[in-house]
Amino acid sequence: MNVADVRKKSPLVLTYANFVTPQFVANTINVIGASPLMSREPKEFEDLVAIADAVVINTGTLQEKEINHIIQLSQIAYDMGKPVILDPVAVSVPFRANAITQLLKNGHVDIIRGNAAEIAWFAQVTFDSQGIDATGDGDVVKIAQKAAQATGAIIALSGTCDVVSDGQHTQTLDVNIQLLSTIVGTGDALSSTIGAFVATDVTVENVVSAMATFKLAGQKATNIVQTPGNFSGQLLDQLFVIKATEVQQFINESVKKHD
Ligand SMILES: Nc1ncnc2c1ncn2[C@@H]1O[C@H](COP(=O)(O)OP(=O)(O)O)[C@@H](O)[C@H]1O
Ligand SMILES: Cc1ncsc1CCOP(=O)(O)O
Ligand SMILES: [Mg+2]
Repeated sequence: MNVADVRKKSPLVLTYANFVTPQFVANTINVIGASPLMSREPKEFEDLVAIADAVVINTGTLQEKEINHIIQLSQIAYDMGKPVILDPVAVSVPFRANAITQLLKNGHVDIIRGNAAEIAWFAQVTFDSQGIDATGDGDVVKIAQKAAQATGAIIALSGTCDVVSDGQHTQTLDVNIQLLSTIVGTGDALSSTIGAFVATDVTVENVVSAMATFKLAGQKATNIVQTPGNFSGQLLDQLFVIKATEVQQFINESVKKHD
């Protein structure tokens, strides 16, 4: 889907959110024309997944007792044919690595969206990080391709250069918008945005469409404001008004295919 399709369909995106950024994520989903809902209560997972169009699992503040909950949520989504997007925040930290290993083994994930260091963990490539942030350098195209082959999921690697790969087909969007990395929660918001864009079809194209919409909104916001506080609001405003035609032009000009 493109952003016009998202506004028409208004998919309900169910997010198992961390406790740091849910307000920003919910606003992002709302302004692009989709419908946000957050829950961490297993007793209502069946009912919520039944009405959801996509399920996003963010493990940013996961606790031990919740590991089984996210596995259960991913299985319910799989049984009901709803796409599952995983945001594996700081996955290389041992407790998180163990939780995600269990989720991949016993649950089901269609798309993994993370920064380069997070995606490198799935590819078993060393990549420097500091908590939630990727700080190292590496071949992000190879890392995304390897992670896709290792997990069977579509990989959405974000950063200066966004990379989307299913292991065979790979597309990149290399546009530097420094202010996007100054706001905590842009990664989480991007993961839930991807949920909205793949609600009808889990494809590399739909993931690229989501990432390009997000990045172009960021680029347009930097033409208006240059500081993080104002940028955060302006990013939401630009996502609210962005047109599918301008995103398509941005994709035509800036997305490269590596097949
Ligand atoms: N230096 C950068 N230049 C351009 N875009 C960036 C940069 N850093 C992050 N982004 C964008 O910010 C959003 C969040 O990505 P990222 O910061 O990688 O996630 P996370 O917050 O999970 O670490 C994505 O849309 C990504 O493309
Ligand atoms: C700071 C922090 N701590 C645990 S989750 C989280 C937010 C991560 O947000 P993002 O990955 O979108 O920057
Ligand atoms: Mg993140």
